[in-house]
Amino acid sequence: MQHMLGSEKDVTSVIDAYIEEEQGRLEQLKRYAEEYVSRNAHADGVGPEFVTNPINAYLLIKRLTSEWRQVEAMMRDNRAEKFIKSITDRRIESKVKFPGEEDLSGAATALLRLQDTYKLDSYDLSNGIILGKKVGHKLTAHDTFEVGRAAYNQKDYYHTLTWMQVALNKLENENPRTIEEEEILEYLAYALYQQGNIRRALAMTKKLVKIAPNHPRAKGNVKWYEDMLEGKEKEGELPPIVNKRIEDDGIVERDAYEALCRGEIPPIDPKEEKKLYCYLKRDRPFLKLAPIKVEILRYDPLVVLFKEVISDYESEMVRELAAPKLKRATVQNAFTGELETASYRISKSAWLKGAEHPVVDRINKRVGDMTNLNQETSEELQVANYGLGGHYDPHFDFARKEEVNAFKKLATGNRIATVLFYMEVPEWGGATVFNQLGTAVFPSKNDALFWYNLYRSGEGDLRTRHAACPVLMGVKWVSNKWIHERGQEFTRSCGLDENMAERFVGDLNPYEYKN
Ligand SMILES: O=C(O)CCC(=O)C(=O)O
Ligand SMILES: [Fe+2]
Repeated sequence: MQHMLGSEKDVTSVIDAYIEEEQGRLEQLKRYAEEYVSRNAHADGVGPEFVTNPINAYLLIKRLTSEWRQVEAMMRDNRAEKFIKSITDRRIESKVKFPGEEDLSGAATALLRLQDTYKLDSYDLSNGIILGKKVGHKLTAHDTFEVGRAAYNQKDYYHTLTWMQVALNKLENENPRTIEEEEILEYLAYALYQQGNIRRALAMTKKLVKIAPNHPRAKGNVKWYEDMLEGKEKEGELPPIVNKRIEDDGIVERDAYEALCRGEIPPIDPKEEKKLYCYLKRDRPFLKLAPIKVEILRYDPLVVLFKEVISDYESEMVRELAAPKLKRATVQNAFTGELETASYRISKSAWLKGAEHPVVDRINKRVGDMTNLNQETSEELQVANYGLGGHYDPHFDFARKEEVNAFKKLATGNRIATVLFYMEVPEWGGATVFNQLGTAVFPSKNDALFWYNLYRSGEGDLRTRHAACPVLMGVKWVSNKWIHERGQEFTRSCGLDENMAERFVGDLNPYEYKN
């Protein structure tokens, strides 16, 4: 987005240069016109005899032939192509990809996701207001309409209806208008129909016919809605608009997830709360000099926050190293093992090897000191960047039994634990939430979250299902370190019971170690 901002400045300067050049051309044309006028005035004064003089006759003919050709050429000499080409060339040169239709609808979808998650009011949003603060520009009726259209294209009629209503409302006070009312009405009618309000859909379409009698579909639509109402109540007051959100998006815990994202955290069981404490971890030689601050957020399953474990310099370096490599994040298809993009994970990510830079190597080693887990089988550092509406819907980090192909190539077993570094924190949103635990961790810069994904038995712990909430404002950078089972036989030995829920918090607890 920041690159794009630069491109927009380029565009502005090219438009300015174009206008300046065009103005010069038009000035010249104006001078020609004035000359014509003054000569004509003179001719008018003289009368028809004006051309009985051979010089005047010659000049008149010349003006209407060769001079006119010049004027004609000048009128045609519009430099638009030259300037457009210069923008295109600059884009190619700077390698900044210009957004396309897909990006536009993606950005609109992001707005809708944020609206749902953070319960943002459409009118506020369209006026540039987020959580009561004016943060952006007002949208025009056309801007608003485009958000509704993006919803429509995804068959999301709840948001289509909401945003088309806002668009219509905006249009009322707009002068000059940025869109025709008839365009909005057709979408509005269809969304009403989809939300079960055929009578209002019909009324809206009739209004459309009145405004635009030649609309290519309106009359047909009236008949279509009328046919549907055949034998049904048609008279009396129109039924109220009931605009319900369709929850069927494959995320069962949607409501609980979104509540956690907003920071609505259910109270914690006092018995559990007693087990939560902070301590200084000094159980390794190096840590005696530089202990790590540990905060136990959940005891069972264990979720821990390591405070201030990286420096500003380190996180900046990691971001710098990752930035040129960032690619749209993928997810692993559970059955084929193939990597693919999906709307439930919107971020950019890159992998960094320890050998790439001493900072990466240092962080990798520190993960060992933090967790006391063997790092030989850990995955490389995965750096992720979340922008506008960036998020990762509820998921498990470990591979489930049915995911036969996951991590097979690595031959290091499953992801036993996750370390998640917060390298840049958003202004609002972007919490890491554990739906089943009712835990929401709002990113704090340079801290790292840790949790075990597996029971001691090696069985995946379903309670670790977690998500990255959409970023509402600002940018979020994290780095993941996924630690694998292989190599942990001596540090975190297996449990005897396959279904054993017990955990060995002592892995991280200094009191369990004889220093
Ligand atoms: O960014 C976050 O808060 C969580 C990221 C995550 O769960 C993942 O990348 O697997
Ligand atoms: Fe995750």
